[in-house]
Order: sequence, then structure tokens, then C-alpha cells
Amino acid sequence: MARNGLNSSSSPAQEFSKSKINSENIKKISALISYIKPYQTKYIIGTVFLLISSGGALLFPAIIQVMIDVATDKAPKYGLPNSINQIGYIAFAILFIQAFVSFFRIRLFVEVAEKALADIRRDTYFKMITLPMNFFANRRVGELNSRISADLSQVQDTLTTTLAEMVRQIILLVGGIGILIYVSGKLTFFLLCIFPVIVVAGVFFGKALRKISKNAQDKLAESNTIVEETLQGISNVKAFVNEAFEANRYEKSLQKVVKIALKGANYRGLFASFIVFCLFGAIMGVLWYGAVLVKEGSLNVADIVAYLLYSFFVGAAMGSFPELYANVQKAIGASERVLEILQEENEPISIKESENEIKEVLKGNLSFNNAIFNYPSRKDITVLNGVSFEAKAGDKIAIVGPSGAGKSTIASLILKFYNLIEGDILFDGKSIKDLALTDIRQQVAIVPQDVILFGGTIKENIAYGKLSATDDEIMEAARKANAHQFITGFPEAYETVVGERGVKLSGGQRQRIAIARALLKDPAILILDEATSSLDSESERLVQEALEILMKNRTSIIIAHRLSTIREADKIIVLDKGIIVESGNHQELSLIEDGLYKRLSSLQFEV
Ligand SMILES: Nc1ncnc2c1ncn2[C@@H]1O[C@H](COP(=O)(O)OP(=O)(O)OP(=O)(O)O)[C@@H](O)[C@H]1O
Repeated sequence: MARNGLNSSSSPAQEFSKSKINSENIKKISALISYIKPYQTKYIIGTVFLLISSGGALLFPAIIQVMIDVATDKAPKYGLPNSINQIGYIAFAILFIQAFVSFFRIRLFVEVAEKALADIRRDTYFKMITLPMNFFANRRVGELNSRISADLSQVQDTLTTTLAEMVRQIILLVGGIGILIYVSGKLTFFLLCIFPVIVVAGVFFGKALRKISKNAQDKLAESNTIVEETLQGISNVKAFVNEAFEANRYEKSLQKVVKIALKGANYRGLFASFIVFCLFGAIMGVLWYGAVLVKEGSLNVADIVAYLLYSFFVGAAMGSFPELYANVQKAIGASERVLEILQEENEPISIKESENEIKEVLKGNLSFNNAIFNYPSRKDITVLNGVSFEAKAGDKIAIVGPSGAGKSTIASLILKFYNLIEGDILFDGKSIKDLALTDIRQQVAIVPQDVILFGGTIKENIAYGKLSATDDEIMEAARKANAHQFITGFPEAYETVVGERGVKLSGGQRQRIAIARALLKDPAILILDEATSSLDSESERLVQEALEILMKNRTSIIIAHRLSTIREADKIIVLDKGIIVESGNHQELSLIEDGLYKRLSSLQFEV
């Protein structure tokens, strides 16, 4: 019954953890159900259609019963006419109505679920990307991705199929049992004694079978791993003459697969026998006891036919509940995981672009005042321990120091990815706490070490710095960034697709795209995280030239790995274990005997 939704991406093998169905959990998922509100009229019409089509299904055994009565010259029941043809017309009319409402029920439910799900996905996605950096420290991308895809697909299945199916089965069960009692109390008592036993046994068998088949799949996967491993490392296998050993290993694992498959076959065989004996036995039993009642004169043949049909309904409804229940449990589990994200506190960024526009223009003065910081995920390690420095608008400040000193952390703090523990960061004399987050990030640009381009064209990637940029602006930025030439070298020039499925750009080319992006953004403060991997000298010259243009007329914070590039900096800050140990210009620092800067410089042979 757990059909996948139309755009469901959950694989059938996906295992969902289940959650208990209790009032607390139901209250929790009602937060998700509130997403149906905008579409509630359609949902209600769909539900009414569902009631009509389920109720309609209950009419057919009664119609057949009356048809047989009329055919055998007995008086028709339930106010139906005394004519087989007329009863036939009525049956077809009901069928037509059912077909009509079934179409619209499915159409409406799917529409509501798809739209509500798109809303939930949009909100979850937006929430995710506006969550503070710390949130991402403890989670893997795959895990977050599966919340948006697999978890929400499970919720979608429940909204479109499972809930509707539950309502339908409840109607069929309750209505069916009611009619059964009405037709014959005695027979129903007999039936209700045996049915639940069969259903419970069936569920038990089903569970055991599923477990075994999962086990069998696991064992098969294990044996496949052996094939994969040996083929991948075939040269090793050959070099050690271990062919016989590997063949034996594979044979053993195959034996396990066969063993478990045979166990499964036993269960399947037992299940088939059980179905044949118990289910058909139950039908036989009803017919048998029914025949006795007919003989006694308390029932007629038409009653027994109707009776059998209703008992099929009741049996099928009972049989479907365990799976439906399990699906709802899975959906609750999935909802909980999605809600966990929706209830996290995000950064103050609006989903409307216009609300994120710059409200307070920054000039580019920046200072750190006794900044103390540790990462929220590693509270025991103080990464910055009282860092103070000042950059006037237009200054070039270089930060150097050994790996792990805290250089990139300073960049993250300027972008307000994290909050300080103590101290302050001031922009034009104003505390970072009093500035809008969007004002800071809109006016600070970073050219990172490892530039990641999005799947899309080069043009789109440059325009990421300013979404409203015109083609001319983009080209101008690319020219200044020394990128125009290599871009126009591609047959599709600016329309060349890059990223995972497109052209692969070299490190230097990617950097120049990032520089063009930053040029378009035209920030007051620029952070350059110099690439550690060295570029070839021609590429480095092009990047360096582009950077010089980019740094003009703005405050630049350069996280330098190659000290040769920062001789011209207004100030060099030497950071070690989160403390500024030296600061000054190149000349001054080179004069400090036993100084860290001097030591680092001599290691690089450059100074
Ligand atoms: N997201 C993070 N969560 C926890 N600890 C972190 C995180 N990022 C960095 N650190 C730790 O903070 C310290 C400073 O790291 P940072 O990246 O700022 O150093 P760095 O000077 O830029 O080093 P490198 O030159 O190697 O890039 C290191 O001990 C690092 O392990």
C-alpha cells in the first residue's frame, strides 16, 4: 500500500525508523499538517469524495444480493425495484459516480499533497541554508539532504495514500461488520472468532518473511562485495596467487546466501499453505455454516453471497491495517526529523531578496577588540585568545602564522559566521552585534582558497556576486579579473557550463572567476584566503594582477600562505596559537631577531 509518491525519491530499500503514535507526536506533526491549510478546501472535497467512493463500495454486495433475490423470485430488499434491469442500471449509475469521484479524489489529494510538500520543502531548504554555521559542523550533507528528499517523500506518501487508505479501510471495516451483523448475527459471531486469528497469523508470517528476505539481500550484498573487492584489486590477487583463496571465500559466502534463501523458502511455503488452508478454510467454513443456516431456514442463498462479499471487505481491511499503521509510524518519524530542522533558530535573513538589501553603508574601517573565541563544537579549545588589531578603510592587512593559528577563523568571524565569546568586532566603530547580518555579508566579500563553482554557466557563476548584474558588467568584471581571455577561448564563451557536469576549470581559472564575482559585488571589505596549492608562474601572475585590481580602494584582509605576496601590505599580523605575537610592516618584522615572521620567511627562502 505504500506506493511511492509521484516525485518520490525514496528507494524501496530505504529503511525508515518508526516513531510511536501518541498525542505528543500527533501534536508535533500537526505543525506539518498546517501546511495543508492553504489548500484545505480541496482537501475537504477530496475527503468527501473519498467517503462517497468508500461508502459506494459497500453498496455492491447488497445490490448483488437483491439481484439474486429478484432472479430467484424473492421480494427485493432495501427499497430496490423488483426488476433485474433496473437494479443493473442503478449499479452502473453508482459505478459511474464512483469512477467520477475516484478520479477527482486522487487528483485533489495529489495536488494538495504536492503543493503542501513543495511549501514544506521550500521552507525546510530555506531554513537549512539560513541556519548558523555551527549547525553544519555536526551533520553530514547526505543526512540533511535525505531529510528534504526521503523523509519528506515518506510524509507525502502518507498524505496522498496512507491516510486516505486508512479512512477507506475503516469505513469498509466498520460498515462491513455492521452489515454482516445485520445480515446474520450468528454467522458474524462465527466469523469474528476466526478472522482476527487469521489476520494476526498472517501479519506474523509477513514480518518473518520480510526479515528473512532482508537478511538474504544483506548476505547477497556481502558476497557481491567480495567480487567487487577482488576485481578491483585483481593485481594483488594475482601477485599473491590467491585465486583459490578468493574462490573459496566467495563459495562460502554463496553457501550462506543459499542457506538463508532456503529458510525463506520454508517460510514462503508455510505461508502459502497457511493461506490455502486458513483463508479458503474460513470461506469454506462460512459457506458451510451458512448452508446449515439456509437449511434451517434462517438465511437464504442471496444472503450468503452478500455475506461472503462483505467478509472479503472486512478481512482485507483488517489485513491492511498493520502496514498502514507502520506507514503512519514511519511518517511520524520522518516528520519529526524535518520538524527538528524547522524548529531550529536561523540567522536573521529574509526569504524576500528586497528585505536583504543594504541599509547601512560601510566605509571599510574594521577593528578587532580583544576578541576571544572558541568554536561551539569544541568549547575546550580557545582558538583566538585576545586578538586586537585595526584596519583603516583602504588598508591592506595580511595575517600570517603557522597552520591552525586561527587565520581562517578571523575571516569567519568578520563574516559573522560565529559570535565571539568575549570582546568585539567593530565596523566603522559600530559593534558587529548592532549591525544587520545582511549589511555585513553584503559588504564583505571573500575569495576563498578553494573556489567552488555552481553547476551552471560561467556567466551565472560570476553574476553570483551581484544577481542583478548586466552582461556588460559581467564582462567588465571578467576583463578586470584577467578571466575574459580564457572564457572567450571556450566555444560557448560565457555560456560555457561549469561545475560537476560541465567543463573543468583549473585552480587559477576558478580563482579568477571568484575574483570577478567579488569585483561585481564591490565590497567595502575584502577577505583573500590565498590558495595554498601553488599555481604555475603564468597563472599566478594573472591571478596576482587581478587581485591587485580587486584590492584597490577597499580594505583587504589577506590570509597569506606565501609571504612573498604580502611585502606591500600596510600591516602584517603574525598569529600563533590564537595570539598576535608580532605586528608591523615587512621591514619592521624582518628586523625582529628570533621573530616568528623572520623564521617563517626564512623557511620560505623568499625574504
Ligand atoms: N569549524 C570548526 N570547528 C571546530 N574547530 C575548528 C573549526 N575550524 C577550525 N577549527 C580549529 O580552530 C583552529 C584554528 O583553525 P583555522 O582554520 O582558523 O587555522 P588557520 O590558521 O587558518 O590554519 P591553515 O593555515 O591551516 O588554514 C584549529 O585548531 C582548527 O582545528
